[in-house]
Amino acid sequence: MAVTEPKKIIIDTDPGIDDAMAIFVALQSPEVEVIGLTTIYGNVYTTLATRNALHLLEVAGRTDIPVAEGSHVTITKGTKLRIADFVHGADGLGNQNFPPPKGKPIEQSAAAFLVEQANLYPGKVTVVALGPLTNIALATQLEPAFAKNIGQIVLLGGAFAVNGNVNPAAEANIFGDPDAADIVFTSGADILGVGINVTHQVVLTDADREKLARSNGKFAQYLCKVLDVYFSYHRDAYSTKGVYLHDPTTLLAAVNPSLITYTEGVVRVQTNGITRGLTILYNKQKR
Ligand SMILES: O=c1[nH]cnc2c1ncn2[C@@H]1O[C@H](CO)[C@@H](O)[C@H]1O
Repeated sequence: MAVTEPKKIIIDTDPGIDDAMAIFVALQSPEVEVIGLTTIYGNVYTTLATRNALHLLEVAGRTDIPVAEGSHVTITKGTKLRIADFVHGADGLGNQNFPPPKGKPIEQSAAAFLVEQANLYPGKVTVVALGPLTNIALATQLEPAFAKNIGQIVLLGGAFAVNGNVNPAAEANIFGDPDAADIVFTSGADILGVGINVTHQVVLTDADREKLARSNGKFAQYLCKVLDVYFSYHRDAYSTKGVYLHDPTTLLAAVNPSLITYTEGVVRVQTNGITRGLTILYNKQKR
Protein backbone atom coordinates (compact mmCIF):
# COMPACT_ATOMS: atom_id res chain seq x y z
CA MET A 1 0.00 0.00 0.00
CA ALA A 2 1.31 3.43 -0.89
CA VAL A 3 2.22 5.46 2.14
CA THR A 4 0.80 8.95 1.81
CA GLU A 5 3.00 11.77 2.97
CA PRO A 6 1.51 13.92 5.72
CA LYS A 7 0.01 17.19 4.52
CA LYS A 8 2.26 20.14 5.34
CA ILE A 9 0.34 22.78 7.28
CA ILE A 10 1.08 26.24 8.62
CA ILE A 11 -1.31 27.39 11.34
CA ASP A 12 -1.99 31.12 11.37
CA THR A 13 -3.21 31.65 14.90
CA ASP A 14 -4.21 34.08 17.67
CA PRO A 15 -4.04 31.81 20.74
CA GLY A 16 -6.68 31.76 22.19
CA ILE A 17 -8.15 28.80 24.08
CA ASP A 18 -9.73 27.11 21.05
CA ASP A 19 -6.51 27.84 19.12
CA ALA A 20 -4.60 25.90 21.78
CA MET A 21 -6.96 22.99 21.23
CA ALA A 22 -6.51 23.17 17.45
CA ILE A 23 -2.71 23.28 17.72
CA PHE A 24 -2.75 20.22 19.98
CA VAL A 25 -5.10 18.39 17.58
CA ALA A 26 -2.69 19.13 14.73
CA LEU A 27 0.32 17.90 16.70
CA GLN A 28 -1.57 14.67 17.50
CA SER A 29 -2.67 14.01 13.91
CA PRO A 30 -0.33 11.87 11.80
CA GLU A 31 -2.19 13.06 8.68
CA VAL A 32 -0.56 16.50 8.96
CA GLU A 33 2.92 17.87 9.56
CA VAL A 34 2.98 21.30 11.21
CA ILE A 35 5.82 23.18 9.48
CA GLY A 36 5.25 26.49 11.26
CA LEU A 37 2.97 28.74 13.25
CA THR A 38 2.33 32.33 12.23
CA THR A 39 0.69 34.74 14.62
CA ILE A 40 -2.00 37.37 14.39
CA TYR A 41 -4.15 39.58 16.63
CA GLY A 42 -7.75 38.62 17.37
CA ASN A 43 -8.28 36.78 20.61
CA VAL A 44 -5.20 38.65 21.93
CA TYR A 45 -2.79 41.27 20.51
CA THR A 46 -0.13 39.89 18.14
CA THR A 47 2.75 40.18 20.66
CA LEU A 48 0.83 38.01 23.12
CA ALA A 49 -0.23 35.62 20.31
CA THR A 50 3.47 35.05 19.55
CA ARG A 51 4.26 34.48 23.22
CA ASN A 52 1.35 32.03 23.54
CA ALA A 53 2.29 30.17 20.34
CA LEU A 54 5.85 29.67 21.65
CA HIS A 55 4.47 28.64 25.05
CA LEU A 56 2.10 26.04 23.52
CA LEU A 57 4.93 24.51 21.48
CA GLU A 58 7.00 24.26 24.68
CA VAL A 59 4.10 22.56 26.47
CA ALA A 60 3.90 20.09 23.57
CA GLY A 61 7.67 19.55 23.47
CA ARG A 62 7.74 20.76 19.84
CA THR A 63 10.14 23.71 19.94
CA ASP A 64 11.51 22.45 16.61
CA ILE A 65 8.51 24.15 14.93
CA PRO A 66 9.25 27.77 13.93
CA VAL A 67 6.99 30.66 14.96
CA ALA A 68 6.84 33.73 12.69
CA GLU A 69 5.25 36.86 14.09
CA GLY A 70 2.51 38.47 12.04
CA SER A 71 1.00 41.88 11.59
CA HIS A 72 0.15 44.15 14.52
CA VAL A 73 -2.27 46.21 12.44
CA THR A 74 -4.97 45.58 9.83
CA ILE A 75 -4.21 45.54 6.10
CA THR A 76 -5.29 49.21 5.95
CA LYS A 77 -2.90 49.95 8.87
CA GLY A 78 -5.81 50.19 11.30
CA THR A 79 -4.77 50.09 14.95
CA LYS A 80 -8.23 50.06 16.52
CA LEU A 81 -8.38 46.30 16.91
CA ARG A 82 -11.21 44.32 18.47
CA ILE A 83 -9.55 41.94 20.92
CA ALA A 84 -11.68 39.10 22.36
CA ASP A 85 -10.08 38.99 25.83
CA PHE A 86 -13.61 38.68 27.25
CA VAL A 87 -13.79 35.25 25.58
CA HIS A 88 -10.29 33.93 26.37
CA GLY A 89 -9.06 35.90 29.41
CA ALA A 90 -6.55 38.76 29.49
CA ASP A 91 -3.64 36.38 28.75
CA GLY A 92 -5.59 34.55 26.02
CA LEU A 93 -5.20 31.25 27.85
CA GLY A 94 -7.76 31.36 30.63
CA ASN A 95 -5.83 33.69 33.02
CA GLN A 96 -3.39 31.00 34.10
CA ASN A 97 -0.29 33.23 34.39
CA PHE A 98 1.97 30.76 32.63
CA PRO A 99 5.69 31.64 32.78
CA PRO A 100 7.07 33.36 29.68
CA PRO A 101 8.38 30.99 26.98
CA LYS A 102 12.12 30.50 26.53
CA GLY A 103 11.95 30.47 22.74
CA LYS A 104 11.88 33.37 20.31
CA PRO A 105 10.10 33.88 17.00
CA ILE A 106 12.16 33.65 13.82
CA GLU A 107 13.38 36.86 12.17
CA GLN A 108 11.04 36.54 9.18
CA SER A 109 7.58 38.09 9.26
CA ALA A 110 4.56 35.78 9.03
CA ALA A 111 3.81 36.95 5.47
CA ALA A 112 7.42 36.41 4.34
CA PHE A 113 7.43 32.93 5.93
CA LEU A 114 4.15 32.02 4.21
CA VAL A 115 5.49 33.17 0.84
CA GLU A 116 8.78 31.31 1.33
CA GLN A 117 7.15 28.02 2.27
CA ALA A 118 4.61 28.22 -0.58
CA ASN A 119 7.49 28.81 -3.04
CA LEU A 120 9.52 25.99 -1.50
CA TYR A 121 6.71 23.42 -1.78
CA PRO A 122 4.42 24.68 -4.58
CA GLY A 123 0.89 23.34 -4.24
CA LYS A 124 1.85 21.31 -1.19
CA VAL A 125 1.32 23.64 1.77
CA THR A 126 -2.05 24.18 3.46
CA VAL A 127 -2.54 27.29 5.56
CA VAL A 128 -5.02 26.81 8.36
CA ALA A 129 -6.07 30.36 9.23
CA LEU A 130 -7.70 30.68 12.65
CA GLY A 131 -7.71 34.47 13.08
CA PRO A 132 -8.24 37.63 11.01
CA LEU A 133 -6.77 37.21 7.51
CA THR A 134 -4.21 40.07 7.52
CA ASN A 135 -1.10 37.87 7.18
CA ILE A 136 -2.58 35.89 4.30
CA ALA A 137 -3.61 39.08 2.48
CA LEU A 138 -0.10 40.51 3.04
CA ALA A 139 1.38 37.31 1.56
CA THR A 140 -0.72 37.75 -1.61
CA GLN A 141 0.52 41.35 -1.89
CA LEU A 142 4.15 40.36 -1.26
CA GLU A 143 4.10 37.58 -3.88
CA PRO A 144 1.54 37.73 -6.71
CA ALA A 145 2.02 33.96 -7.25
CA PHE A 146 1.14 33.16 -3.62
CA ALA A 147 -2.49 32.27 -4.39
CA LYS A 148 -1.27 29.83 -7.05
CA ASN A 149 1.63 28.40 -5.03
CA ILE A 150 -0.23 27.79 -1.82
CA GLY A 151 -1.98 24.42 -1.88
CA GLN A 152 -5.09 25.38 0.02
CA ILE A 153 -6.28 27.90 2.58
CA VAL A 154 -8.57 26.35 5.18
CA LEU A 155 -10.01 29.21 7.18
CA LEU A 156 -12.25 29.79 10.15
CA GLY A 157 -14.34 32.74 9.17
CA GLY A 158 -17.72 34.01 8.20
CA ALA A 159 -21.31 33.35 9.09
CA PHE A 160 -23.06 31.92 6.05
CA ALA A 161 -26.80 32.54 6.10
CA VAL A 162 -26.77 32.88 9.88
CA ASN A 163 -26.09 35.82 12.23
CA GLY A 164 -22.51 36.67 13.12
CA ASN A 165 -21.07 36.41 16.64
CA VAL A 166 -19.86 40.04 16.85
CA ASN A 167 -23.13 41.50 15.58
CA PRO A 168 -25.94 40.23 13.34
CA ALA A 169 -23.77 40.70 10.23
CA ALA A 170 -20.23 39.72 11.16
CA GLU A 171 -18.24 36.83 12.53
CA ALA A 172 -15.21 37.78 14.69
CA ASN A 173 -12.33 36.78 12.39
CA ILE A 174 -13.79 38.46 9.31
CA PHE A 175 -14.83 41.50 11.38
CA GLY A 176 -11.21 41.75 12.61
CA ASP A 177 -10.02 42.69 9.10
CA PRO A 178 -12.77 42.67 6.45
CA ASP A 179 -10.53 44.30 3.83
CA ALA A 180 -7.94 41.55 4.21
CA ALA A 181 -10.66 38.90 4.07
CA ASP A 182 -12.01 40.27 0.79
CA ILE A 183 -8.48 40.29 -0.68
CA VAL A 184 -8.05 36.64 0.29
CA PHE A 185 -11.46 35.53 -0.99
CA THR A 186 -10.85 37.23 -4.36
CA SER A 187 -7.21 36.12 -4.67
CA GLY A 188 -7.97 33.02 -6.74
CA ALA A 189 -6.58 30.68 -4.08
CA ASP A 190 -8.26 27.36 -3.34
CA ILE A 191 -10.18 28.17 -0.15
CA LEU A 192 -12.09 25.92 2.21
CA GLY A 193 -14.07 28.23 4.46
CA VAL A 194 -15.52 27.00 7.72
CA GLY A 195 -18.10 29.45 9.06
CA ILE A 196 -19.77 29.63 12.44
CA ASN A 197 -22.84 28.10 10.79
CA VAL A 198 -20.69 24.93 10.94
CA THR A 199 -18.67 25.44 14.14
CA HIS A 200 -21.74 26.23 16.24
CA GLN A 201 -22.78 22.62 15.59
CA VAL A 202 -19.61 21.31 17.25
CA VAL A 203 -19.85 21.62 21.02
CA LEU A 204 -17.63 20.36 23.81
CA THR A 205 -20.17 19.68 26.56
CA ASP A 206 -19.75 19.69 30.33
CA ALA A 207 -19.80 15.88 30.16
CA ASP A 208 -17.02 15.87 27.53
CA ARG A 209 -14.99 18.12 29.76
CA GLU A 210 -15.40 15.79 32.72
CA LYS A 211 -14.12 12.99 30.50
CA LEU A 212 -11.16 15.17 29.58
CA ALA A 213 -10.47 15.80 33.28
CA ARG A 214 -10.32 12.04 33.90
CA SER A 215 -7.68 11.58 31.20
CA ASN A 216 -4.03 11.50 32.19
CA GLY A 217 -3.00 12.87 28.80
CA LYS A 218 -0.72 15.88 28.89
CA PHE A 219 -2.89 17.92 26.53
CA ALA A 220 -6.13 16.95 28.29
CA GLN A 221 -4.76 18.08 31.65
CA TYR A 222 -3.49 21.35 30.22
CA LEU A 223 -6.79 22.12 28.45
CA CYS A 224 -8.84 21.45 31.58
CA LYS A 225 -6.88 24.23 33.28
CA VAL A 226 -7.44 26.82 30.56
CA LEU A 227 -11.05 25.95 29.67
CA ASP A 228 -12.80 27.58 32.69
CA VAL A 229 -12.88 31.09 31.23
CA TYR A 230 -14.10 29.79 27.85
CA PHE A 231 -16.94 27.85 29.53
CA SER A 232 -17.97 30.87 31.65
CA TYR A 233 -18.10 33.06 28.54
CA HIS A 234 -20.33 30.60 26.69
CA ARG A 235 -22.62 30.21 29.71
CA ASP A 236 -23.03 34.00 29.97
CA ALA A 237 -23.21 34.82 26.26
CA TYR A 238 -25.12 31.86 24.84
CA SER A 239 -26.60 30.05 27.87
CA THR A 240 -25.01 26.86 26.55
CA LYS A 241 -23.69 24.07 28.75
CA GLY A 242 -20.61 23.68 26.65
CA VAL A 243 -18.30 25.56 24.30
CA TYR A 244 -18.08 25.94 20.54
CA LEU A 245 -15.05 24.24 19.03
CA HIS A 246 -14.37 26.80 16.29
CA ASP A 247 -10.65 26.33 15.76
CA PRO A 248 -10.40 22.55 16.33
CA THR A 249 -13.23 21.99 13.83
CA THR A 250 -11.40 24.05 11.22
CA LEU A 251 -8.19 22.16 11.88
CA LEU A 252 -10.09 18.88 11.44
CA ALA A 253 -11.46 20.16 8.11
CA ALA A 254 -7.81 20.29 6.97
CA VAL A 255 -6.99 16.87 8.44
CA ASN A 256 -10.07 15.14 7.07
CA PRO A 257 -12.31 17.25 4.79
CA SER A 258 -14.88 14.44 4.52
CA LEU A 259 -16.07 15.16 8.08
CA ILE A 260 -17.96 18.21 6.81
CA THR A 261 -20.27 18.80 3.86
CA TYR A 262 -19.56 21.80 1.65
CA THR A 263 -21.11 23.94 -0.98
CA GLU A 264 -19.06 25.54 -3.75
CA GLY A 265 -19.26 29.17 -4.70
CA VAL A 266 -17.86 32.66 -4.66
CA VAL A 267 -17.49 34.68 -1.45
CA ARG A 268 -17.18 38.43 -1.08
CA VAL A 269 -16.91 40.43 2.10
CA GLN A 270 -18.73 43.66 2.88
CA THR A 271 -16.04 46.19 3.87
CA ASN A 272 -18.09 49.17 5.02
CA GLY A 273 -21.31 50.34 6.57
CA ILE A 274 -23.29 48.66 9.31
CA THR A 275 -22.81 45.26 7.65
CA ARG A 276 -18.99 45.57 7.62
CA GLY A 277 -17.63 42.01 7.90
CA LEU A 278 -20.65 40.30 6.33
CA THR A 279 -19.72 37.30 4.19
CA ILE A 280 -21.84 36.74 1.10
CA LEU A 281 -21.79 33.40 -0.70
CA TYR A 282 -22.98 33.05 -4.29
CA ASN A 283 -23.37 29.32 -4.59
CA LYS A 284 -23.23 29.09 -8.39
CA GLN A 285 -26.62 27.40 -8.60
CA LYS A 286 -27.87 30.22 -10.79
CA ARG A 287 -26.21 30.47 -14.18
O1 LIG B 1 -18.60 36.68 20.77
C1 LIG B 1 -17.46 36.63 20.32
N1 LIG B 1 -16.78 37.74 20.05
C2 LIG B 1 -15.51 37.70 19.58
N2 LIG B 1 -14.85 36.58 19.32
C3 LIG B 1 -15.48 35.44 19.57
C4 LIG B 1 -16.78 35.40 20.06
N3 LIG B 1 -17.12 34.14 20.18
C5 LIG B 1 -16.08 33.42 19.77
N4 LIG B 1 -15.08 34.19 19.40
C6 LIG B 1 -13.77 33.81 18.86
O2 LIG B 1 -13.78 34.14 17.48
C7 LIG B 1 -13.58 32.97 16.67
C8 LIG B 1 -14.88 32.52 16.04
O3 LIG B 1 -15.57 33.56 15.52
C9 LIG B 1 -13.00 31.94 17.60
O4 LIG B 1 -11.59 32.05 17.60
C10 LIG B 1 -13.57 32.32 18.94
O5 LIG B 1 -12.74 31.97 20.01
